[in-house]
Amino acid sequence: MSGTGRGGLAKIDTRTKRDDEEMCQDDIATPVKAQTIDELHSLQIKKSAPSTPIQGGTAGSGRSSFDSVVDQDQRNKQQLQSISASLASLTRETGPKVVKGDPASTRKAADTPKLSSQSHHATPALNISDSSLKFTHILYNLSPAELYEQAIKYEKGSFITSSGALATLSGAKTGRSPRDKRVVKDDSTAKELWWGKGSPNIEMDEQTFLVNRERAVDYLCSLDKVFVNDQYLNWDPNHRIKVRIVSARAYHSLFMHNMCIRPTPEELEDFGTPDFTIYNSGQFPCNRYTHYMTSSTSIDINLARREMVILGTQYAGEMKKGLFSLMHYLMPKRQILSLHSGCNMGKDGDVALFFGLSGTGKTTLSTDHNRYLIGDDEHCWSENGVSNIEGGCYAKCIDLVREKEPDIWNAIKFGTVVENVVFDEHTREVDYSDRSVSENTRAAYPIEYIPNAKIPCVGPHPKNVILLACDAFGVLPPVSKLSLAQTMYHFISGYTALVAGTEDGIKEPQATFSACFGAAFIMLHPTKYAAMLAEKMKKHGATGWLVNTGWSGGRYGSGSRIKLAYTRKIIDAIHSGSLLNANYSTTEVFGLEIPTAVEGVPSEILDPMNTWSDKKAYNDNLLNLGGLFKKNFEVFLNHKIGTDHKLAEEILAAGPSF
Ligand SMILES: Nc1ncnc2c1ncn2[C@@H]1O[C@H](COP(=O)(O)OP(=O)(O)OP(=O)(O)O)[C@@H](O)[C@H]1O
Ligand SMILES: O=C([O-])CC(=O)C(=O)O
Ligand SMILES: [Ca+2]
Ligand SMILES: [Mn+2]
Repeated sequence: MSGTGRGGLAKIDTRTKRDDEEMCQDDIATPVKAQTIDELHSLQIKKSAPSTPIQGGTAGSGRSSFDSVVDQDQRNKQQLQSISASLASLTRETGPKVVKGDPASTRKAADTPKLSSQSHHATPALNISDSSLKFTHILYNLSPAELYEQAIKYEKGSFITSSGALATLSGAKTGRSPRDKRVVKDDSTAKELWWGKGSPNIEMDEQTFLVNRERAVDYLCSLDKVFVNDQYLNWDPNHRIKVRIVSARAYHSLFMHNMCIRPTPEELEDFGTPDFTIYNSGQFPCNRYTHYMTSSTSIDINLARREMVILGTQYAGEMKKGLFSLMHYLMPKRQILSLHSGCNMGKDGDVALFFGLSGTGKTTLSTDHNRYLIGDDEHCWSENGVSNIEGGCYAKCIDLVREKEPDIWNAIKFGTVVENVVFDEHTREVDYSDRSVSENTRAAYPIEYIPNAKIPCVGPHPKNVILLACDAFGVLPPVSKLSLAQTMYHFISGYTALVAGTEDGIKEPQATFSACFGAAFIMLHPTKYAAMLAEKMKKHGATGWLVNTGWSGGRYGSGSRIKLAYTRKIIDAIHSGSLLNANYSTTEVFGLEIPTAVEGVPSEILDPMNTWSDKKAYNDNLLNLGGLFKKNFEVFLNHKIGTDHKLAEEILAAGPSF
């Protein structure tokens, strides 16, 4: 039967000529060197340069390759020891067995369990427990690509969007939980910090902190793997803070990779001991039988131990804002003012600060195509000028549209984390108008994703200090020029009024007063920060402005939010200096100086009274808001504001009067 095919037909002989003679060869590649698919995969991944390079081990240093291998091992060992110490239980064995690398990976990295079992602290034989028998794999400063893979493989709700961003779910909490934030009150913090009415610092004792810390550390050490980020805060090289973030989710690791300053491989080599450590065990609740606990969420800061513990919330903003609280404690000790503000700089080096509560426009307005972005949310003002605390931005993305905010839109690409957004199941295109998961949808991206980012993120002393308020009562003018005393009055007041949800018909605007436009994050009494701001503004000749990014033509429900395009024109006129030279008139009640014209803005909206058809309603709302300001300010009446007593009196007089 040879030579015959299945149907009895003669087989076509393809071997009449030699294959390589005349066959059409469009495959010019040489065959793969691998014999199996696993071998093929092993070829796919090239060993990267060590993330902790050899100290002084440049080419020609005369060291043999054997020396450098030893050094590399030593460094790995030191690093693992440091991480093991960070994760040490305080009541059981001194440190968990840690090993670098993904437990799921079949590749054997240089750090085998043998090396790390030498590096972990000896476990007292009597104290042995199951937890001391296992290894905790450490995923150390992974790259965004590696974190994407971890998230997509292991974390529900992680997807790649059509623009390449990583969509994640933050779980039950889609915003911060300020009522669950606790600070350890010990002898020194009892004296130093602001406690009591209005203060964000809810006390807990050292013992309770340790109970929660142990709970968080035990949870992390019970996992097969944890993520460790070693990064920096503050672009001012003289006041840089080293932070370590230990977390259980790739989402958290990538978020902090984007939000903190990313060390270079050389800087990482010298990282040493962190100044502050976060234990994020957000998936695991706190124990409600624990003293002080009022819910299953607890965010605990211990300044003496330089540690923060997170239990019961996976909202990543807790880490960002927890570190901001830390800076509000550390920086004033060094005569540096920490600020909840955005910051940008013009071509001529003119710097502007944008203060405002959440959602008032710091990120939106500091991200300006015609100016250099220094940062969108957290800054320091020192003797040398301004510096950004962070290495990334955290933009609200509800109703984001490309035309209005092109730079933010374009920053949502590979590497960016988008939280709680809704997307098409097939195209993975995000629908930014969809509020099904949360109103507080967010994008966290490295600052260099904004084309005009100023790297390093530092600048000279500010020329303009812009206070943003989103006034849902519609009575504050779109822009007013402030005296120094008025700037201080409004800075200490920290007003905004937003409307919570938009679904169930009209809701009442809620006035919020948050001292220093960030009461949730300050550690000292507000007047301390206010006195520093006044001193700096005076010394450097900065002008204060109040910009209402909220309602016009009526309050929420009848009027509408001021067009972003108009607010941008107002901000342009502040930056250019043209608004300083405008003609001004003074408003009733708040005594604000309002310009009669701003280029590109309809003049009739500059005085809010003109935009209300019901003048009585306008007046009622104006007086109502003035009353709320007065009532709020009462708690500050008995406080000294700096040493300039004349200014202190002026500040008290700079509020609404009627
Ligand atoms: N006139 C306006 N000025 C500024 N923002 C506006 C205006 N109208 C609408 N918006 C919208 O308001 C939101 C402002 O949010 P933004 O992210 O800038 O807040 P933020 O001050 O940075 O708050 P957070 O501290 O929470 O990050 C954006 O979604 C923006 O599109
Ligand atoms: O912390 C957050 O979730 C976002 C933020 O910047 C703020 O609230 O000021
Ligand atoms: Ca922001
Ligand atoms: Mn903020």
